[in-house]
Amino acid sequence: MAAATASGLQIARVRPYVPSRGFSKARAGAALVDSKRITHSELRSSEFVSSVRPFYQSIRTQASRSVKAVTKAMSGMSDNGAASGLSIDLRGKKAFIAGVADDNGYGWAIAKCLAAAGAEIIIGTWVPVMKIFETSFKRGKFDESRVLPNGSLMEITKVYPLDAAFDNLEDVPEDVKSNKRYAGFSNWTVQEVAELVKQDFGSIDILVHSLANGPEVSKPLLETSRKGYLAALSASSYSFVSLLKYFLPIIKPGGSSISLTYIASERIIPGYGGGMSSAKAALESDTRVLAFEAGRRRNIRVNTISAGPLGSRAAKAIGFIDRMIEYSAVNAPLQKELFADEVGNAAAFLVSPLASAITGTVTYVDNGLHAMGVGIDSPVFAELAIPKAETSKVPA
Ligand SMILES: NC(=O)c1ccc[n+]([C@@H]2O[C@H](COP(=O)([O-])OP(=O)(O)OC[C@H]3O[C@@H](n4cnc5c(N)ncnc54)[C@H](O)[C@@H]3O)[C@@H](O)[C@H]2O)c1
Repeated sequence: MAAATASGLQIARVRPYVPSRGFSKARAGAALVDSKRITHSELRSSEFVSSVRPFYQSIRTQASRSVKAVTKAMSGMSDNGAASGLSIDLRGKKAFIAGVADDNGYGWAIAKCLAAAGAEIIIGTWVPVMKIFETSFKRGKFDESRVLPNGSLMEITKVYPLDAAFDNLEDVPEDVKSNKRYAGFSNWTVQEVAELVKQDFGSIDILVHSLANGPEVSKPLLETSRKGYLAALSASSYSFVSLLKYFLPIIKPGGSSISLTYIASERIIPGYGGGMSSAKAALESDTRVLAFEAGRRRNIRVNTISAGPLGSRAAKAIGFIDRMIEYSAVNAPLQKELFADEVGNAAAFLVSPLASAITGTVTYVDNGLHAMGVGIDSPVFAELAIPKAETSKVPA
């Protein structure tokens, strides 16, 4: 795969840096719903879309500037290019990131931010989507979103096929072994991938778990089957335990791991079903226990990021992600789009030596939505003077 992923890697095209997600009109409109008391069907009308365009353009420009400022700060460069301040330095470190299959999700954004900080990127991609990821990569489909703040393209040293729901070959049932989407791939269970990474790289410094799967996610918990619930736990929570277990011997002492969780673990989010809320609760609890065990055994840190809603491929499969993004835009303390890069930057900090005393934590990167006790778009608050977004205050 080194050869396959190398396609386009050497292209020295310098393109302007683009944040990992664009700002959608619907989301810009959503930010106005509260202030103008507009219904969601009006929100989708073309007149409304044209009326919010200037607001949309201004918030997009400012949010994009803000992300550039954060990324620039991360790379330790001031506007005039001089080295300045405290920077995240991951040069010489190797990161294995499990759960990247396109350029839309958090895994990709984390890979980019770690690469921007100087880390070498190694990826684990779910077997059924490995071919499409390889082909898209080779055809340059991701080239634009591979551009790093310094203008170079993110390089991926190697991509391994991985199914984190299986520890070793004995675990794999016949129907998966004979599934045509797995044909042509081998050594993709967690233990086998860890062994291959050891053979190829000797050791790593950073382990990222950015994957989840719940086959019955669209079902309420009361309608979820035992099989569906356990599948969600297996793919979304135990997969992290397993990855850490098999990679632990090759993570250098002082290294770090990170996973992605969601607020549905601790608050009710109707629609995030099929046992996925339970899976995220398990992941957060395991973060604490594993922080103790991995810390004592090998001085490895374990943290998780509770990320706000993002329109990734996995989230779109759940079906209500646009509504969650709108809800966040209207109700979060920070009325701006959440960029995947902001989660990537937080991940880069948490796995860096700057966070050397941070372990066992859940870090919220969600524009502050987790801190709200009520949804301020409720009619109950119609008469209250709630401060509206002042986009001019977004730092330039
Ligand atoms: N998108 C959101 O709104 C949101 C919010 C909070 C947390 N998260 C979490 O972020 C993480 C990344 O998800 P995302 O939303 O960026 O979507 P994504 O689609 O980019 O990532 C999910 C990845 O998991 C992979 N995957 C699924 N089953 C797998 C398996 N058995 N083995 C290996 N890989 C497997 C998929 O191929 C995909 O690449 C997940 O843990 C998700 O729960 C997402």
